[in-house]
Amino acid sequence: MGAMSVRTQSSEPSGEASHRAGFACFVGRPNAGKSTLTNALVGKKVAITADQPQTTRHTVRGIVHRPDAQLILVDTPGLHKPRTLLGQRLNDVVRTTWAEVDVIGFCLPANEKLGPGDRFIAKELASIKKTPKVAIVTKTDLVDSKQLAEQLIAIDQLGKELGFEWAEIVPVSAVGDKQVGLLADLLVPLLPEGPALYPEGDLTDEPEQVMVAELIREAALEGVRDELPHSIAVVVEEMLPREDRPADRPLLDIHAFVYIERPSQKGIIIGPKGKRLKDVGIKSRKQIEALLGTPVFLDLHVKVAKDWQRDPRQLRKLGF
Ligand SMILES: Nc1nc2c(ncn2[C@@H]2O[C@H](COP(=O)(O)OP(=O)(O)OP(=O)(O)O)[C@@H](O)[C@H]2O)c(=O)[nH]1
Repeated sequence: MGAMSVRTQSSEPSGEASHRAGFACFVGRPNAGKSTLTNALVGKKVAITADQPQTTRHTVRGIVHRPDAQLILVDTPGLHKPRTLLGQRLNDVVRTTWAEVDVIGFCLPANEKLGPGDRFIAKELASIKKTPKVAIVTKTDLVDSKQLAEQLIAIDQLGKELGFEWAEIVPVSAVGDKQVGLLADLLVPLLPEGPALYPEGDLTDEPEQVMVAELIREAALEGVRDELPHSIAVVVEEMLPREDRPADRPLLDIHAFVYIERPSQKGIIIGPKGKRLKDVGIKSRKQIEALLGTPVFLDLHVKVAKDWQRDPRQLRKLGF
């Protein structure tokens, strides 16, 4: 070995690309455009939580595979329901999970003035000191450049008020496919160096029924994770195109069972007057439609599969 100089400066030698891999989560109040942006970034690839490496407890929503990086987009518990977060103090679990990702993307719609909901989340973000925070101005296709400029200034100001700097402020339009690639380019350098954490094939090869079941399971668990930690399994019994539909108005019928362990859990899943189950249906249907690109009729039933986690025969039936 000849004389080798070691660079101590942070700038990397050009041309010698290092690989990065890490986790990002998108936060923001409902309707901010988080799901649409996730889909725009990752396409239709959906990860199956059962295959998650031990490095995260979060639900993987999608993965951006690039030659130079793997960006794993995760959901953190509670973040999908800021209404409950606003109603009660953020609990430590949420703070911890936010602190565990490598970068947080805070989604703020370009066409809506910053509101109390945004401020509440921003204030919580401010307390997560170490994690870089990227402000993502979504839905830029809905505003003109003046309105966009005002929003960018307001967001910059919000960070200053709360005593932190945004790592980046990025305007995007997921629907118009504007700057979505740039967003990925800006997130990647904020990830730690390291090899890919997920093999690429694993994510795309999953049969659609498994992905659909996983989307339903996630929606069913949302908000009740503490009460029903591992007691939910979802089985998609049938996915069939509705007959007698004109070609331009297809409908996919999906029949699925949500299995719980004990009759006492039924009420938690179904909710008062069936409201919760209905919400679970609506939410997962939206995601399934985005995933499969077709309108869906989703029929959900809750069933008790006693002690299914301990019974190998039941487990097999449930696809474990
Ligand atoms: N015009 C336009 N509409 C968008 C864009 N991104 C999202 N939307 C719309 O905004 C609405 C909310 O988008 P979602 O992606 O579901 O928002 P979300 O933050 O995931 O919402 P929750 O699941 O309620 O937290 C949907 O009707 C989207 O179609 C965009 O770039 N441009």
